[in-house]
Amino acid sequence: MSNEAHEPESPVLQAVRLSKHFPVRGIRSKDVVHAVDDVDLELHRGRVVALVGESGSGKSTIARLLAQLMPPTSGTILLHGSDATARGRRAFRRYVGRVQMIFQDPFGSLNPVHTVRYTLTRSLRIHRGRLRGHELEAALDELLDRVQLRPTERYVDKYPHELSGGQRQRVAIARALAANPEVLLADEPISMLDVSIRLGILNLLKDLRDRLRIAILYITHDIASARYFADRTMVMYAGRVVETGDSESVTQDPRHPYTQLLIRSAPDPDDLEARAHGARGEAPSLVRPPSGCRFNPRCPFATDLCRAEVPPLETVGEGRKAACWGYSDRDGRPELGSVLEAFGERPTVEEPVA
Ligand SMILES: Nc1ncnc2c1ncn2[C@@H]1O[C@H](COP(=O)(O)OP(=O)(O)OP(=O)(O)O)[C@@H](O)[C@H]1O
Repeated sequence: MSNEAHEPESPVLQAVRLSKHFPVRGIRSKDVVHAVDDVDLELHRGRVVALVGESGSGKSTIARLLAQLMPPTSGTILLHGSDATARGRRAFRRYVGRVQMIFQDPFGSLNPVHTVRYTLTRSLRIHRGRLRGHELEAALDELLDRVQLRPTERYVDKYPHELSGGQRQRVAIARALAANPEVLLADEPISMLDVSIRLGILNLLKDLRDRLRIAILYITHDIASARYFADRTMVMYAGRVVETGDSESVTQDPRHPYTQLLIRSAPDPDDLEARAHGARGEAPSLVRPPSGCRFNPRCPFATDLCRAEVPPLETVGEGRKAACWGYSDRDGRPELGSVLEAFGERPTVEEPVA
């Protein structure tokens, strides 16, 4: 079967060979940080894609590139198949009306001196023109209702400090919805919230996906929540995508040795860091990334081929891809074995989110 069976519609937002290199500070330094290299990504209506990986793997940089908060070093962003590069303020504002971002910190992202009414009215006016009177009240009511802050009159005149973290994140989502966006870029939207309310926010985002058919990019450290929430999961390592596929397969039957390590280490990313460092040396420098596969210094199966050439993302099952020479027919390819044995077993978690 072709990919079309999985992705019946053409993508709303697409990144093609997206790269971002940041200059390293210092006089006459020509060094760059390879934050993102050659990433392809597609977001479809009514679907969630999760981007998972350790801290520093480039996830936030991808979100900021897709939001056009900074230009890519190379590569293209396409909105409904056309180059979306916004040149000038008006084009950027139009783009932001279609592609909205939700940030990790609901405490920092809402201005403490403004009420919910002010914040939402401002966003409505920017994106939908000058609403007044009944029309404005109805729009505010609808937005708060959509993010399940009910009865809406209890919340509309509140200041951020009068709301809980989860309620603030709902207001931030309502502010994004005021634009009627086609795409939401959600950068760790639950990681700063109390564990007990995380599921509620993910369920709200699921509701928006299903009812409004919004395309969502969900960035997370937590691969278990990706399984719960995302249709597809992309795993990043050191600025590159190493594995993609439907979330169930990627999390239950990971193919890339790095994904296997990530899953075996869930839910504690620090544990991953500690063990991987202990067992296999440092996380790679992004200024001088390892040649070939960037995971090779930590991979128990790496061969000379892995150290010499970057493995392409190759099909490893229906709708699935992995960037690992172990799945190729190249001479000198690694013999993949059990990552569990290589790194030491630890039970996986059954429950995705508390
Ligand atoms: N503005 C910048 N200038 C220089 N380097 C940057 C900049 N932004 C990010 N980086 C670097 O790019 C790399 C990728 O960072 P990014 O924030 O995208 O990773 P991440 O996977 O989102 O991590 P986290 O989960 O910690 O947010 C890191 O090495 C980071 O230090």
